[in-house]
Amino acid sequence: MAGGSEPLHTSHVDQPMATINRLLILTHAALTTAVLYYRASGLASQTAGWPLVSWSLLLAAELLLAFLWTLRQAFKWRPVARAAFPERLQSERHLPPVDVFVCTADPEMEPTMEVMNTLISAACLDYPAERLSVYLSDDGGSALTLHAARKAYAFAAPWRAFCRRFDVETRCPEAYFSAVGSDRSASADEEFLEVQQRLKLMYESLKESVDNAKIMSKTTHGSTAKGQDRPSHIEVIQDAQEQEEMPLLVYVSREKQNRIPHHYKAGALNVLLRVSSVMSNSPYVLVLDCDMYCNNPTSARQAMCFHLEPRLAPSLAFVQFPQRFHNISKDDIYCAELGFLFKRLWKGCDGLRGPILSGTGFYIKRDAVYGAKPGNTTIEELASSDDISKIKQLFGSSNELIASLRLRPNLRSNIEKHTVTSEATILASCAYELDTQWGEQANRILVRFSRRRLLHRVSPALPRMDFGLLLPHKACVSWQRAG
Ligand SMILES: O=c1ccn([C@@H]2O[C@H](COP(=O)(O)OP(=O)(O)O[C@H]3O[C@H](CO)[C@@H](O)[C@H](O)[C@H]3O)[C@@H](O)[C@H]2O)c(=O)[nH]1
Ligand SMILES: [Mn+2]
Repeated sequence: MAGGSEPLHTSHVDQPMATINRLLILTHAALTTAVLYYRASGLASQTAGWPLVSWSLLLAAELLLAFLWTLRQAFKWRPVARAAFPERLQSERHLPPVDVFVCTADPEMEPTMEVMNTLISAACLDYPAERLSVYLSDDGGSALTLHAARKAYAFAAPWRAFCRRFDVETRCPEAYFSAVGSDRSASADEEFLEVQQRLKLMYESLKESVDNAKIMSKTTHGSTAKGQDRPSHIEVIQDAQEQEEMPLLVYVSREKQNRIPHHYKAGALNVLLRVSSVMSNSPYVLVLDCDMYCNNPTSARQAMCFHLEPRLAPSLAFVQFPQRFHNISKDDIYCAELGFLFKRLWKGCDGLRGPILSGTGFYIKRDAVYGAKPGNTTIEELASSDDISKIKQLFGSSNELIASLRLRPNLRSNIEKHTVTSEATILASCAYELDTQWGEQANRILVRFSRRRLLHRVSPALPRMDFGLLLPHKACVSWQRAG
């Protein structure tokens, strides 16, 4: 897949950080040993009574703390730094399709315009429109969210064209038109300024229309109110004039029945996996929380620099990008920026078997979630096995979903919008998973969208391999963080 002989990515041990970490570890280990030695010799000099008990308890506590500290040091020993070179990827025709999953749950807690900014920034990723599909899961089943998604899609078309034409890096309109965006006055070109002004007005009117709709939005689809049972609703959002230059946008509100557990975000992701399998069926999936916009438009291409690297690809499940947060207090005394995780711990994990999945901002291989084993049994092999009852046990009864395991991804122009939505509606029903292992069985590779919550597992039985990796670029930015 490399355009020439140059590598698509590089990685090396972050030597300055490794040296500092190792010095700290050695110093800490020496001091801990001295404390333990002092405690052990103090204990030996006690004969009986309370002093003996208290010295013993202190020694036990310090041994426990020392043991817990030791367990964490492996993460600091070998921090790895990586770089990707998306400009070395071959032509656009060779890029694999990508599905973006955005989850939202409640239009009151999660401001609709924020969700729309996430959608727009995903639809405007620097990736061929035909190979990009965005799915919005709305667990609130909100008429407002659906209305806003339609409006946002209409705005996203000229916005995407503007960003691509003038090389605008900040693809999230709210960030661009506010102080957050850095490339606002990237050009003083008259035409640029004129288009920018026009888009600004369009964006203002989008916000206004969403605000107006909010007033009348207290009902959900049909006549059901919040918290009541409702059927699934799937809609391929399209503009009056069919936009070939726009990615596919699909609104998914899964079925809810109060007596059947819906498993929160993990349940939503499971539904999106199934729904997208009968639509775009892309081999790679980007997962985003609703308040997290794509900060770096090249993130998909960067992820492909790893996923398409022949030596790495068979054992690679996901590429994790670090998160960054807005609206955090300047002093950040509670470490809400999670700098320790993304700048240090994850880098160290990358030097072992890969970082831990952060729940958002990662490009994961669809087969990895389905349960393919690294390097050998592919999902197609599993799907073509004769044991149909085993396949149905894993994937449920939908023949279309099972067929999708063997099919190639569907490019946007090939998707039969009206026919696929009826099957997708069944796949979004809350009883679909019942009596199957879907979402229940721990994945042999590393990830499961567990029925209860999003869990991340590394199977200890597997040989050492690069499961996932961390990129340094801040590909996603979150507007806010609760708490
Ligand atoms: O029933 C639900 C509940 C939540 N969500 C969505 O899940 C995402 C994360 O939920 P949130 O309540 O915002 O959790 P946070 O603690 O902010 O999220 C962190 O922690 C979660 C796991 O606990 C991870 O899944 C997230 O990626 C990670 O950012 C949001 O987009 C929600 O809209 C749903 O789609 N359905
Ligand atoms: Mn959140």
